[in-house]
Amino acid sequence: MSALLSVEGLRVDYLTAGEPFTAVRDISFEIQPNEILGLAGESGCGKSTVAYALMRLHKPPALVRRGRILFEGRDVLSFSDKDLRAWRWSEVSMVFQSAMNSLSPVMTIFRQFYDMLRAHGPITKAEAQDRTAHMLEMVGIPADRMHSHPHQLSGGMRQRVALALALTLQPKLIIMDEPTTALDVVVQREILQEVLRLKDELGFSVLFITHDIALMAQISDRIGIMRAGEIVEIGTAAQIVTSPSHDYTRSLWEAMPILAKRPKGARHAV
Ligand SMILES: Nc1ncnc2c1ncn2[C@@H]1O[C@H](COP(=O)(O)OP(=O)(O)OP(=O)(O)O)[C@@H](O)[C@H]1O
Repeated sequence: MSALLSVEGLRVDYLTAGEPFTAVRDISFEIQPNEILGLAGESGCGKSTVAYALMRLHKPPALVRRGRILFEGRDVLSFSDKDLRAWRWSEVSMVFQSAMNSLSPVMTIFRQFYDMLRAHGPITKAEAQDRTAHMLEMVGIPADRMHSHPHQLSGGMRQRVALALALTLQPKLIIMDEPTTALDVVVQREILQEVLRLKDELGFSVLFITHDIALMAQISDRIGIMRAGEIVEIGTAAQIVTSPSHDYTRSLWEAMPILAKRPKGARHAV
């Protein structure tokens, strides 16, 4: 099978006042069509830096120093701004930890769907309203909430809206950076179940980033373990759970609260 996304030898530095700081050093991995790849590791190990660099959303002082990012064989690092605008949302989209990072606080929900849809092709307002209603209902939000502003919704609802927005143009890959970390565990579980259901229905791949290795083991097909800017181990979720080969992975498991440890349930039993 040819990979949907292939990352080869990626290095990202932050150019700070002193020495450049290498946040991501020589990282390589692939994501297959319809696969959930988890990227786990302690705070500051470089997970978000990878996510932003993949979408070319990194900004100075971050600089991609080396490596290749291939999306269906196309070299993302050589995309023009026009290529990037067409590619984002339609082929790859991102859900951030806080929906307030994905959603504008000053615009209604509909306005944000409309702007995104219009940027990717001709669409009438009525068509955009139908599409928005459909997408909101798909993630369990009543369609009339499209006229609300994000702050009028609960945190869980906002995260569902961010997910609906990310899925609207049916991208092949969704990058989720701690998508449910700010939510309570019940809402977190509901949203992740929704992601799995939609993935089965629509067939997209996910790069799922979290520091919560137990949660990750429950929803990922494969898991990469990051430490200090490197992937120290990558394997199927079952391998990472039952026979981690790296001491650091073992220590991540040992750091888990006892009840969360080594979930026996199969994937999808979030
Ligand atoms: N703008 C910046 N300037 C300098 N260093 C930065 C900047 N942003 C991030 N870093 C550093 O890069 C490293 C990786 O950060 P990153 O946010 O990618 O980690 P992370 O694994 O996503 O952490 P978390 O789980 O806490 O979000 C950290 O040491 C961080 O301090």
